[in-house]
Amino acid sequence: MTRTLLWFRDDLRVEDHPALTFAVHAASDDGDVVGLYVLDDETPGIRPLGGAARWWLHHALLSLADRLRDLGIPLLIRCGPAAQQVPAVVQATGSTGVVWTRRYGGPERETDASVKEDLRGRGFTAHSFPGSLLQEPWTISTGGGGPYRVFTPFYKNLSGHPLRELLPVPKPVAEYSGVQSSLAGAGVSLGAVDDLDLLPTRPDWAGGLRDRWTPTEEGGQQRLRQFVDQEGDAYTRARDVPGVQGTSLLSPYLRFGQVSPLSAWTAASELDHEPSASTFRSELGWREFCWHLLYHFPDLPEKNLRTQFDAYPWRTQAQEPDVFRAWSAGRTGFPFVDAGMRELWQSGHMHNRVRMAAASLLVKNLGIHWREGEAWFWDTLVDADAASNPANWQWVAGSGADAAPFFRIFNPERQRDRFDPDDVYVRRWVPEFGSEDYPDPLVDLRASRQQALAEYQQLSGGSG
Ligand SMILES: Cc1cc2nc3c(=O)[nH]c(=O)nc-3n(C[C@H](O)[C@H](O)[C@H](O)COP(=O)(O)OP(=O)(O)OC[C@H]3O[C@@H](n4cnc5c(N)ncnc54)[C@H](O)[C@@H]3O)c2cc1C
Repeated sequence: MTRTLLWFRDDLRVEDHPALTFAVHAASDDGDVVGLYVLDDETPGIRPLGGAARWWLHHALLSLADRLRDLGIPLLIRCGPAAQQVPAVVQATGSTGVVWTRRYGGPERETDASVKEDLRGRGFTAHSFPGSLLQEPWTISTGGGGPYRVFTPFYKNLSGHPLRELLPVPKPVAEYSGVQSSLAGAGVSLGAVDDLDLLPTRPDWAGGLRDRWTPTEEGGQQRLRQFVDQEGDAYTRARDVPGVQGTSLLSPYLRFGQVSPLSAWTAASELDHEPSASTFRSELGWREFCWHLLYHFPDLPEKNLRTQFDAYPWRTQAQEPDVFRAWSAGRTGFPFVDAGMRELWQSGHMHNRVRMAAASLLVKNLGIHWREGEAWFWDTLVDADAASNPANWQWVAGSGADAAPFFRIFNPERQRDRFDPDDVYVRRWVPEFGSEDYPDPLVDLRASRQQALAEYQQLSGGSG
């Protein structure tokens, strides 16, 4: 009998899942499949999830376990260093081999390579599959064979590659109760999602997240359907207007792999408005670009991609505690940014246009290092993603790939005039705006802009 262990990571779905399809196929003659999720907060270099993402993960795992049950696949839950947990579970469950969807961060790749080598060395099979990106990062390279640092040629190259076929949900592989009792007979407990302690308790700050999101695979599919059937044709027009529902809100589902990027890309062809379909696809292309960058520059979350910025005199949160607190609490006195920071705190999400304005205010006008803002987003975003978060922060800061020239500093008041002229978004999140309870601006925009530009000029080659 073949028993395949399917190690889930950022691929918490059953639809369009190449590793699952393979495992089910391998089980077709008298075999079965066992699922595994390992919460790994211990392997050095693997970044522990932030609070909002942990909340999402809790629900995503419960939903995955339900969907797998219908396929006759129990989901085991474990906690600890993956390089120890996975081989131990392979052994305990009597699996013949393990399969997984690839990850692309440096420490994750090292872990996966060592698990593969260990298992193969002991006679087990170990196979990895695509599924979290449209194309594997190493298949997209410049004419010289290196990584891209500019989005447009990257995207042109990416778009020219053929896509794999979208995969259906596999048919049930075995009787769930049979597999479960065979595991119990071998002394293997399933483990419980609750034991991972992912939910906030004291205090329970997740009320706003619960109100806004359905963090399940079905929730992701419904969001995609609603976008394609009702909202997507207005995407080019509405995507920059935070007061309307103009974007897909798919980012957390893509983050946790509950919707595959290929499903989202393919669904775009159902839109009637071709410019909207193309723009939406190019946003998915930005996601690929961020992962391409992290794959080739694993230090992206810590180090400036453009090293000239190492000399920029950004300050830290510890040096400017009041300023950082005002920014993170949405009390800077710039209503467009404050609305975004409160949307983030309450719902775990922030509109992209506002993310750019909020990040720019922090790193350029308030002079605080992008890493501090990145860490705050990491803790509070439900879509916090190891590639997209640092890549976008570095893009705004000017230190990253394809960065906007440093001198293009977002003016939060001008952004508000252009993208929220009737203050629909501002009033939704900052009810006291216009009253005496609302704070005065934390900084003079013009003077702080001049100072940022002067500091930039001090950097070697600071010509923008
Ligand atoms: C400072 C900053 C930090 C960010 N941090 C993250 C993050 O941690 N995780 C994250 O997924 N996105 C991040 N983004 C990108 C972007 O803001 C979000 O992807 C977007 O707001 C998600 O909303 P949506 O799904 O409705 O987007 P849509 O407009 O519907 O876009 C569709 C999908 O394309 C992808 N996408 C869109 N824009 C970008 C982009 N600029 N970079 C990478 N992918 C993109 C996302 O997967 C998104 O779900 C960040 C942007 C900034 C400026």
